[in-house]
Amino acid sequence: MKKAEIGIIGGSGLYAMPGLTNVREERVETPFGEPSDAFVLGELEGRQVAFLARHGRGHRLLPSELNFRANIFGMKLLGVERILSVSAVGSLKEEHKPTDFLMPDQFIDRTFARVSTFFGDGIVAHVGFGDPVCATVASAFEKACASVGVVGKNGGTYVCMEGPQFSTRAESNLYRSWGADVIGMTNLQEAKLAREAEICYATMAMVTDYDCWREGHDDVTIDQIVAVLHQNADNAAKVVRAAVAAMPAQRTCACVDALKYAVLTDPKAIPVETRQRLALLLDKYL
Ligand SMILES: CSC[C@H]1O[C@H](OP(=O)(O)O)[C@H](O)[C@@H]1O
Ligand SMILES: Nc1ncnc2[nH]cnc12
Repeated sequence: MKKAEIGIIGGSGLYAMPGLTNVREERVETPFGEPSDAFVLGELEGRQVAFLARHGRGHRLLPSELNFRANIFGMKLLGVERILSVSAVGSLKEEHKPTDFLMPDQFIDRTFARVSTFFGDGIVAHVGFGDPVCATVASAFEKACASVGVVGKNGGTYVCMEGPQFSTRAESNLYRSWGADVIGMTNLQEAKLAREAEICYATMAMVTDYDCWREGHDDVTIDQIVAVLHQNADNAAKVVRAAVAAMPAQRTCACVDALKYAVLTDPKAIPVETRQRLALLLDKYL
């Protein structure tokens, strides 16, 4: 049974979704293990939503410890079609100031210790990822930022690093030389897995700091980030709420059938166990 149509993943600083009504919690079991926490289900602006604290409530999980597959598959099991992700990021450009929001439309992968696919174990699939986020969700975030009165730029490149340590200055300057806009530790795997699960996904990245590249300024520290996060979290909750309200009812984007031509494996060659594990993703095609 469909329990939610819109998923919200709250990152650093957003561990609950204010304004939810008819709230209940659900622990979801997935073939990929345990999600970061129980999903908090409820109603927001007349829509059924599922909220998940990315690092768990209490912020217990490192970026490298996140079970991204379980988080996204859990959303799929609940019936979620669109995910609104909220994340803290460092700025790699002067023009992106702490407290600004930005919806990245590209990623650069600097992670090395993560599982980023539902496939394998006898089934090969390659989904398109040239446009890694859903333009409809990003645009809903952009309009919602304008309606709430916060800076919300649509577009930009997000470097996804492994962490948990912040970057060296040489790395930070390298990413700047590549023209990247912001840096974080969590979004790329979510975007990849959401695409494989045919769930629309976009992130609202909340700038908390200038990382460590800015001459004459202090390098990023966690206390500096936390202070900005508190300011950002209130605005983030308002924007998410407005974005949920503005989300079109029907999906007309390419995310809907991203898997249609992606599976290369001869269906007869797919091991039964793998086929069963991925039934939720594959049944409509096999
Ligand atoms: C709070 S500093 C670093 C931490 O914040 C970001 O987390 P999230 O994307 O979940 O908001 C960043 O990716 C790091 O995990
Ligand atoms: N400077 C930074 N680097 C990586 N992740 C971050 N999240 C918030 N600020 C960050």
